[in-house]
Amino acid sequence: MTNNLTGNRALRIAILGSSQSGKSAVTVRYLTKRFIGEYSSSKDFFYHHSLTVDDVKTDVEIMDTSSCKCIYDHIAWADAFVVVYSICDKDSFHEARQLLQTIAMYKGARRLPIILLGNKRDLEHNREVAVDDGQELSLLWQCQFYEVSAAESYIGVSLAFQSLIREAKPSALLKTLPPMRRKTSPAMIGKMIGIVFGKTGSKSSRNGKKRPSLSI
Ligand SMILES: Nc1nc2c(ncn2[C@@H]2O[C@H](COP(=O)(O)OP(=O)(O)OP(=O)(O)O)[C@@H](O)[C@H]2O)c(=O)[nH]1
Repeated sequence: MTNNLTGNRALRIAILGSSQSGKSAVTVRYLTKRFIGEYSSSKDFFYHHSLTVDDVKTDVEIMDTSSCKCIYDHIAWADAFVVVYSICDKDSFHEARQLLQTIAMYKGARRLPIILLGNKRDLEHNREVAVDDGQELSLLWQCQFYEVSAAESYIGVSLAFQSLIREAKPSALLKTLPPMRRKTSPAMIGKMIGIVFGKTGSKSSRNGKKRPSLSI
């Protein structure tokens, strides 16, 4: 049986980061499994992607943002974020830190589905940002952290996106569920929790809470 877990609206993911950090390369690698060297950087690119989460079809909209557009519009639009920097560019890492602050400020301090992505890991000889720096920043903002190379591998990029979609789904779903009626019975609440976290067998997650397993 398949239906769309997030109601009629697709899960919206914004790819943010400084110019030349690899936003487009990461996005295209995830969607096509291929690496393309050069991309136009003057506008936002929208992609619609469908995947399966626990036998349920999930629609995702991915916005590969251009650095010249208004960041607030992008933040307001998205449910989840991939914040990209290049491990060979310290300035792009500072930009990523600034973006995490802006997202938290604009969306309220509550924990948001965000992946901090250190890209161009294949250029180790030009590294300017230590792995620890990325880990420290992700701890500070309570977000997930991955180092990847869009040029070299699909797997790392795919795992990062899968992990973000898994984390984003319950909150996105809660946004589209009907507003709670005052007289919501305990049975109704149990049913809604069952929808959000899935009834099928599930893997325990980092904080011990039950989470549905994810298959792409
Ligand atoms: N070696 C290496 N180069 C990469 C990698 N990812 C992207 N690049 C290169 O970095 C440059 C910028 O990549 P883009 O994906 O266009 O970066 P962007 O963040 O979309 O840049 P703007 O469009 O200017 O915002 C291109 O020359 C890519 O080929 C990577 O993982 N490794």
